[in-house]
Amino acid sequence: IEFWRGVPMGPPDPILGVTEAFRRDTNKYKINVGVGAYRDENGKPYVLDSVRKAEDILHSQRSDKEYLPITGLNDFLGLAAKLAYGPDSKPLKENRIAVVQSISGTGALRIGMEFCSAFYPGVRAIYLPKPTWGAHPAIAEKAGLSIRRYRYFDEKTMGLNFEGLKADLEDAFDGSIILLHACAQNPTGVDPTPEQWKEIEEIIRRKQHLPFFDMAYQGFASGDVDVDAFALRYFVEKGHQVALCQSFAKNLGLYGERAGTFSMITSSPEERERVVSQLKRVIRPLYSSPPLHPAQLVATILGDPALYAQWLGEVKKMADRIIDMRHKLYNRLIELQTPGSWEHIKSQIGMFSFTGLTPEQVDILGKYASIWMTRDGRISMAGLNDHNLEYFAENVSKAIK
Ligand SMILES: Cc1[nH+]cc(COP(=O)(O)O)c(/C=N/[C@@H](CC(=O)O)C(=O)O)c1O
Repeated sequence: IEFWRGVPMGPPDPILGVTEAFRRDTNKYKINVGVGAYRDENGKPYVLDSVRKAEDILHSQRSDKEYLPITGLNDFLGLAAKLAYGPDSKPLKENRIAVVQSISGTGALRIGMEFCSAFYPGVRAIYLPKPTWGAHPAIAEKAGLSIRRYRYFDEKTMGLNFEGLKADLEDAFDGSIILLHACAQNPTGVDPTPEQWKEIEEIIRRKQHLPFFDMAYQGFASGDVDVDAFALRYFVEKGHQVALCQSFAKNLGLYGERAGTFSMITSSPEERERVVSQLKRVIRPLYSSPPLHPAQLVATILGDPALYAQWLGEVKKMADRIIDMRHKLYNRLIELQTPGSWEHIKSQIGMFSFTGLTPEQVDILGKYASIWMTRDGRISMAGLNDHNLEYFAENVSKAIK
């Protein structure tokens, strides 16, 4: 019997498939601005010194390889929550935040959405911004939540469609789950200003929506971990029982280590216990318990004042290099008299820039210039450097003319 004769070939992942195309490309000028992974000024993956030092410390400790609890490594959970919510967080001090270790940000999203699918008292739908990170819809569906969208990006201004966003949050059922990118919105690179966040918070409070934060770039957007956590902490201060998906893939460069947390603010330590007990029942049948090494790595860095300070410097260096590339790319495109206004390359923030290139232009750049990006015209700014910027700008300019 041929069991799998009926299995069709699945399409390549819209984001990770770009890297596969890049790898197959033999052109020596090829450029990968697809996947959101930091590259240094020589286009190489960057392992932070603070991570290397933590590796050495862990190696010297020769710790055992026992199972972690379903919820993960306790030290890691406390330190990660403190980084996200801030050392002075009231609910943290009152022991009201349920925190579990996750398989990076993706795992946190899955755990959180499965929990909501099982226990959310309101409509079991999640509102995702339009556009949003490519994997959000599939994770929500697998977790059992139906999907609704809210307007987010304005193609005309290449900025925030603030009026549309507010209208959609107003029109949503009271008590809907609203997914919010805490900073460095993916794929647009457009974030609400602090004032706009305050207006968004007022609507979400009045409508009693659940703010479901995805924070995959804390520190990586502005270079400052507290600045990037502004929206999250503002909602918490205003009394929202937020849900938070935290990833250390980008800001600690731990892409393949899969370090992250899922957390929820509850109303009491007793309720926290009940919520944790049910989060464990989501995790156990999924992967039973999380990996030891990434949690020990992050805990070593966040728990050691010298390593923590060194890390803050390194995450700022990564953010600064990206901001530098934004300005250089903008200047070059203008010098090349590239049609259109390119302010958005500078005003957008974080890993990505939403260029406005059409899918056809993206295909041409891949095919004829070996420049690889996702078809929505998003570019991962870290893929650019002083060696390939000229080639990139020239070809983008040509593709548009
Ligand atoms: C907003 C957002 N949330 C979660 C994740 C998941 O990251 P994790 O590695 O599970 O911690 C990513 C990854 N984004 C980049 C990589 C990818 O697509 O997997 C990207 O957009 O290129 C996000 O951009």
